[in-house]
Amino acid sequence: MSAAPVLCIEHLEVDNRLTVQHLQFYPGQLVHVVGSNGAGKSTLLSCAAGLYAEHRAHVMLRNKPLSEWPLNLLAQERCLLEQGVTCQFEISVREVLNFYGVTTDIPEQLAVALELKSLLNRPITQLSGGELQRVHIARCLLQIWTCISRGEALIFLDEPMQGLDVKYQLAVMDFLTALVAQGNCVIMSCHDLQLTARYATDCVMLEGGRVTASGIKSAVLTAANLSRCFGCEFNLIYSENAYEFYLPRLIP
Ligand SMILES: Nc1ncnc2c1ncn2[C@@H]1O[C@H](COP(=O)(O)OP(=O)(O)OP(=O)(O)O)[C@@H](O)[C@H]1O
Repeated sequence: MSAAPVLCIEHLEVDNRLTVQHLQFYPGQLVHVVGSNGAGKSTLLSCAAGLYAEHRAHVMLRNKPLSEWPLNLLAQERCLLEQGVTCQFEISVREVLNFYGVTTDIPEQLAVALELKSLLNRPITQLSGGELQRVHIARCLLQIWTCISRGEALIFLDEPMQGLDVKYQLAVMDFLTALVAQGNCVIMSCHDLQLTARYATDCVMLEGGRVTASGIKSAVLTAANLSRCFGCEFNLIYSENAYEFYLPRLIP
């Protein structure tokens, strides 16, 4: 990889939840963080995004520890979609999105990709789970849209596929693929290994709070790694840059 890393994690320890010796992420990567429930994916994304002040010194954004980044500048360079965000106020989707964007216009590319237009005048409290998830993804990206437009953003998404039907899953992944083609870096957790197999450029595999494999997708998504990580029997074929992925079986 010739470009400089956008993010580097060194010697990160979070209680007994997560240990990372060394991880690097580059512009133009779409990284899927995979692992079983409780493996540490959300913890990794939260720490890497700088949510926990006590761990910021171990995360370097563009070669400078997060602990040295003023929070207002950090908020313009990286965004984090967390799981389970709720909004109790009876305000419209447009009002929610305007709060996060630097202008009141919602970028056309974002509105089209996430099919937001029909949602804009609806109260956010009356959306379905999948509709709300699309708004949350948009809200998160709007926060750093200027940086995304320059192709320099770092986008953390914790299970963005949650609640989305298959069409929107593909639409969101296609959109993220377009953003990384502009030079942005996306790091997301994902439980759908079929999507990981199709869309990720790179993967980080976590088991019990430790990184057990990382790097290009074809090196991480092997039957042996997946079977060990998830405790299921995996059957997959990788050839000509594509996977054939069969539903795994529980090990009897
Ligand atoms: N705030 C917290 N305080 C203490 N332990 C926590 C906290 N949040 C999560 N944990 C624990 O840390 C471990 C990692 O949790 P984490 O949420 O990072 O896992 P995950 O891989 O994202 O899981 P899932 O796939 O279920 O979302 C789990 O054992 C969890 O119980």
